[in-house]
Amino acid sequence: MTQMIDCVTRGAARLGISPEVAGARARRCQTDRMTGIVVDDVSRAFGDVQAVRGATLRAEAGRVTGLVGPNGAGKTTLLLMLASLLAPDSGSIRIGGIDPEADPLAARRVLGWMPDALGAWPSLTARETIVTTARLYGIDRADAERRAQHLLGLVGLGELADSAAKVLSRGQKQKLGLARALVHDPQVLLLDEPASGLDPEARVQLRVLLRRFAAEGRTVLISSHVLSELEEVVDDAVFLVGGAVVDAAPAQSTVRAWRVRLAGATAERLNADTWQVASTLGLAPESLVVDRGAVLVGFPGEDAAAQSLRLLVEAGLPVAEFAPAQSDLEHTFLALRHPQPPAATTPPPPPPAAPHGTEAGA
Ligand SMILES: Nc1ncnc2c1ncn2[C@@H]1O[C@H](COP(=O)(O)OP(=O)(O)OP(=O)(O)O)[C@@H](O)[C@H]1O
Repeated sequence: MTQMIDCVTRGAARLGISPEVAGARARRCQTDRMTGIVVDDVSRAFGDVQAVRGATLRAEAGRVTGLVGPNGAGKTTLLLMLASLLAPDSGSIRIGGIDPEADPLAARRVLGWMPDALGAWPSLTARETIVTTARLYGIDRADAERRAQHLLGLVGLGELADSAAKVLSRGQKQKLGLARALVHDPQVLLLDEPASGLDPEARVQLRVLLRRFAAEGRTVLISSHVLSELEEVVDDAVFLVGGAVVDAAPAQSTVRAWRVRLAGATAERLNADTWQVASTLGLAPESLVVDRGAVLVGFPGEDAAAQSLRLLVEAGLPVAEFAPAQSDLEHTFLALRHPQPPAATTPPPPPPAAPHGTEAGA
């Protein structure tokens, strides 16, 4: 109850939110504390390096939450603390209501941990790895063997069940790491870069698996650098920069780059295309960037982009591609790292009448 009041006090009462909303939020906080992941003001340093600083976040049951941040942002350090493998210097963590520092054994019963590299028992086979892990969780041998058979099939390692872990490829080791994390049917899954090393088919299978876990009411927290893929699986994202959780809302409202490609674009024609796009939109050609056959133009929002598309089409330009240059997560991530917009942002004036191709020699 004290925790619940704390949660509301910080999030709602302090902001003067109505009692009904505060009550609903309190119930959600309470549910999170019992089933999800709750991190409050957690810090951890290694000597002079402050790896995580005052991180506060929630990962709700029934949802997949992405942990996004550049190299060295503190993602692994945070995940290690959640997994009960590293003690925080300060702050509080609850995994399904359990404090992993105070009661690591209870926490490990509810959480499954998949590190970014499988680090155990190279001479055991994939099957022996899972059976041994299951036995360590107190599962009897018959169940452990059934579980190994099921999980190795689930992650696509059925045919390699009797191969030694050391001969597995990086992607196959990732799959074994996932099977190992699932061995005790955990309610909370912590995955550190699970998609690295996986081929496209395995990545799709991983996505399907994670969505299924969330649909079953489990909590999934996943860190990844493959932002476009993360985007397809996560419900929520937490951005970590320099060890601190940052609010992505301001970044989301900044200018975003869009790809504009005219039909039949070639390397030789790109200068002319850039000139036409720029002059139609009233922008300086040198303010635009060329990327893989397309011109990148910065727009402050979808409305401005839609208006510009209309101007380009009305000017007779054969627009073959017009789309955001990055996924939402990539855009937010890049904006957080590089707060300045990458391209022009001026609202477009009325277009000059410039049919496509007439400026090719200009
Ligand atoms: N055991 C350690 N001893 C000293 N410094 C460490 C240790 N572990 C991590 N660090 C430092 O803490 C910071 C955060 O590292 P961490 O591995 O948590 O980042 P990350 O976001 O997971 O990075 P990446 O995406 O590259 O895996 C880095 O500056 C790193 O050098």
